[in-house]
Amino acid sequence: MIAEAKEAFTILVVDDEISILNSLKRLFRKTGYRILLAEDGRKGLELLESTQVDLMLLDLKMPGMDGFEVLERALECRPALKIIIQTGHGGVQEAVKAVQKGALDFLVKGEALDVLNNRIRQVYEHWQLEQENLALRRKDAEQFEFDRLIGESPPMVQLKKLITRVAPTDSTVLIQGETGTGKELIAQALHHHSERRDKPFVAIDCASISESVLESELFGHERGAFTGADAPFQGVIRSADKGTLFLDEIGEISTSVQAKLLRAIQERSIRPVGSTRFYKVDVRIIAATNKILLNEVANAAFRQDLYYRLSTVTLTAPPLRKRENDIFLLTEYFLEQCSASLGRRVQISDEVHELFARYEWPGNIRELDNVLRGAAVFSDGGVIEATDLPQAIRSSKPLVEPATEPVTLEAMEKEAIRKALALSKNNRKEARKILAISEATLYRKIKKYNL
Ligand SMILES: Nc1ncnc2c1ncn2[C@@H]1O[C@H](COP(=O)(O)OP(=O)(O)OP(=O)(O)O)[C@@H](O)[C@H]1O
Repeated sequence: MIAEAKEAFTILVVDDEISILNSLKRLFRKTGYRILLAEDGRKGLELLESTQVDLMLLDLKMPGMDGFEVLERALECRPALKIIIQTGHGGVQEAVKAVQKGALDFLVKGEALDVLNNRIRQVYEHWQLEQENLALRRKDAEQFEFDRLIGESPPMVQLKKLITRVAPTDSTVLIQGETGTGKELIAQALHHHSERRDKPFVAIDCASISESVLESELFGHERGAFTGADAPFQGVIRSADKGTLFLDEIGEISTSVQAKLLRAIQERSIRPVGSTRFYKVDVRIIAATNKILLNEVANAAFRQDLYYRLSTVTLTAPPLRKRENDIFLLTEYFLEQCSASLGRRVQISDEVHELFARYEWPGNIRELDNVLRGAAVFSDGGVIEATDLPQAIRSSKPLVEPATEPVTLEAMEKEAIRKALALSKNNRKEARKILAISEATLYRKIKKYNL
């Protein structure tokens, strides 16, 4: 583990004296650090832009661009970069100035190599600690994203498995699902489980922006590109560079924006409105829709080639009514939030529990959240009663309706189990008591009916 980390620790030496570059290369080869050499400032800065560098050893006196300029430019693009100045005996005052400008330290050339080695080991050990902290923070962030995606029903367990598998692949993902099913949360979970997690996640709702504005929102514009474009704007695609761009309601974009988006994905570059210049971009696209996008393709409202580009992987956010037992987990989660924001404990009555289990939830999780927040405000004594709910929920049909047509025994059994789970708030021990069956039988039946 340490050997691996040490290999990744990269030192860039910028010095015009070839003999110094060679002797440092020899010295570091034995230590196992990755070492990059540049014999002038320009090359040093190029390497800094194109590759990961953790420490720069920098000479101050160099022909062409001197060390001070390299220092300034390096810190401009990488403010946290550690830079150690290497100076001759006569250059100590200059080196002190460089430290005041942001270098970490300076060492006098020709001093015992041990001094240099020790100083570098200190920087390396500090870097190693930072890496460990970063790894821990990433793990926390990943867990946090999954914790936010509440649900333990079979479709959610399956979805979370897929997210973990798809996230690191960098492929484009299309998330389909009804409104309010958590498509944006899924996109965030994908981002946080990917290598891009430390880079931006930028979301844009394509449906809420008019066609003409959407083009410049996405691709940016030059100053004066159209009336009102008083300043240049880089657009959301460029602001998501190296990260993830979430295009919500992708089914709503016009055919002309579709064509531009397809070109951007294929060529990995974009041209802002009113500009002749192309900008390279490295963005992972996750798109979402609550339409059946293939129908839009069939109706020629959505380009087929773009559809295939976007749907390399398709994930489906299950509707809440298919995640029955999750309703209770989500209800508890939202009730906790309501209690915290109102400063008093809010609960729901058994009757409300039953109504929630019956209701179809066309607005899905967003609707559940809104209903609870609304009702919590009016709940007397901290318990939300049926009368606090909107009419549509109050009048939802009972789980077991009086049979007007012949029903199978299996259908009745399934309904009875659903009702018992609803009444017991998904507590299987309670549910089996209501049904008067063994726990093992209940488990088997839950599996059989996919409840
Ligand atoms: N599994 C979940 N756990 C907790 N909260 C959730 C979950 N899914 C969705 N939510 C919450 O429900 C609301 C709606 O989610 P989100 O905006 O992600 O849905 P959406 O599918 O993108 O909706 P739309 O299609 O309308 O844009 C948000 O407040 C979100 O935090």
